[in-house]
Amino acid sequence: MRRWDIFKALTRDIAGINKPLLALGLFKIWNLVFGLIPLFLYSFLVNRVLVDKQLNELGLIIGGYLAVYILTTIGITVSKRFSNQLILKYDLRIKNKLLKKLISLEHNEYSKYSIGDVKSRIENDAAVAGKFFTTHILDFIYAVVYAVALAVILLCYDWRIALISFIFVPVSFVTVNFLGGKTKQAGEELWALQIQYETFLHTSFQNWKDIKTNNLEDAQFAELNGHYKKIRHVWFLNQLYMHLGITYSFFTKNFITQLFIYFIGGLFVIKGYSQVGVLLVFISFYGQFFGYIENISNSMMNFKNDSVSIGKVIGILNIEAGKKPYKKIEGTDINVNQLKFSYEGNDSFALDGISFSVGKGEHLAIVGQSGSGKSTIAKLLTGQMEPQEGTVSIGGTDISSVNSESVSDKVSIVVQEPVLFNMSIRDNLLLAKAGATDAELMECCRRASIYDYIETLPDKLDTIIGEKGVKLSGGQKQRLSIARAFLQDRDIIIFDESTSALDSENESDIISELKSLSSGKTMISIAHRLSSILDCDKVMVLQAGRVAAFDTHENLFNRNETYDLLFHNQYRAG
Ligand SMILES: Nc1ncnc2c1ncn2[C@@H]1O[C@H](COP(=O)(O)OP(=O)(O)OP(=O)(O)O)[C@@H](O)[C@H]1O
Repeated sequence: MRRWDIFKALTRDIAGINKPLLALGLFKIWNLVFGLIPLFLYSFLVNRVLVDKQLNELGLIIGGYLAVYILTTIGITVSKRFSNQLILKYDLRIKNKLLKKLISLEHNEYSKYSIGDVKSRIENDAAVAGKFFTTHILDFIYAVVYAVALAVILLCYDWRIALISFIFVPVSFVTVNFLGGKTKQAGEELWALQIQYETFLHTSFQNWKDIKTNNLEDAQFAELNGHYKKIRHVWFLNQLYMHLGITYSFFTKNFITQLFIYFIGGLFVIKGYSQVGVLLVFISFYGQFFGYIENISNSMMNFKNDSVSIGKVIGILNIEAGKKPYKKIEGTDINVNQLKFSYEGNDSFALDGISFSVGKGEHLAIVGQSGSGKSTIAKLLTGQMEPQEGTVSIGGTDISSVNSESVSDKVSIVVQEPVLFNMSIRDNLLLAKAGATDAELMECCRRASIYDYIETLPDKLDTIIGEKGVKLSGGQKQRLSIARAFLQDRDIIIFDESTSALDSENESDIISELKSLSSGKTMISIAHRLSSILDCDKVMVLQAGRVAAFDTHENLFNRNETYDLLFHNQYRAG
């Protein structure tokens, strides 16, 4: 992406940049003006004092230097403060915007990103984008304006030496542009590797207990070293190209051009085309001029590198999120028609032409061997994924035509591994219903059979449950998640093996509460134990992504071979 395209894209999404940018720009002009004056003072010193021997003007020159020093210091200090403020402000704004955008994405869009990708974009890439306005706009324009101003001054001083010395400018740019391309290429590779590394780290830290229990530390270290090795190699290349470019422009400025000007300038003075005073001042101006050419080429180099990260940020900001409308879904009956779904990268269908209906207030149990597609149905019914073929309708509305909020306002899902945050029990429950009173929370906890446990805790509802609810047992986590479903009080509730970690007694207590809650509600249970499906209105038996049977428990029991096999193998054991 070009600088201007990035500027347009970022200012379109992050408003309010123009004013502080303008203020900072004014201070840059201040710095530019007071940065040029010493060069003229120097010229004055050489020509008037040293060449013309006007010693009485020395005091004026020293006074001028002092005034410029004070004014420049003020300018630099204020603009530094402004630029830090600007960077901090926009870094935060971009992070905020990115986060909001990512959260607002529909399930199918969000699932394209790995955890490392999301983390890298929010933390590293957003910080690079936050600096874009100061580094790649203001500093860059400042360097260009300064270089042009100095070029004009140089031409006025001695156009012949100036024109000859300018030949190094395009040479410098061509080389830096070539190396910049290489830097960008390595930068892109580095970005992809860092994402893999971040995802690996995240997964390892989340599962460190299992890693230790299963003695997987050595394998994890080997994998970690593998990541380091690859990153080290590409990072080295990236830095090499970048520093080659920087070193090249430094060498061009401080060695080749200086020598060249001394040589050509010396010749001009000897031949009488120029004077020593003019040459001295010219060299001083040229030093500054080429310094800014060096800044421009370094900035171009860094821009190529940073544009990789900034492009990733803009990539997210540009996604048209929430294109589907919100619709309040009326009715609680579910109709699934010829549903086909296969996961990305899988050849076979996880669901292969499934059709079924659940009427208002009915309770359907879905059973089937591991991998038969039970959880996939739950994900499709809650709109987390979209089928390749077929439809899911709730109350006559095809859920693929509405946004995810419309579906989540209608359906709640209780899963085997509920999402719990490192916050108090109260805050975890309030996520389901903001503003619920303590009395409401405790009532739902009682119905989910977790009230007695909470009462034993010294901090009760204020107890912090640790990351992912690590301080709770599997069953307690599930009960908290069921309490959330009670709080949400949606018309359709899906239980995805959500009572698997409960003992039979607790499970039957909760199931009877569910029954009372579910009067008039439609329920689907992906069942783990027979006890949890005995009272269901219908049972759907899945086999390899297809419906093998659909009937009542009584009609299936001892009559359907697949059901009986499942029952004997799994449910009795449960
Ligand atoms: N994220 C995924 N990516 C690729 N394949 C997947 C993914 N999730 C599930 N599958 C595959 O889809 C098929 C159905 O999986 P699903 O989780 O729906 O089965 P299930 O009946 O719920 O199994 P279980 O009882 O073990 O939870 C399986 O073959 C599984 O390997």
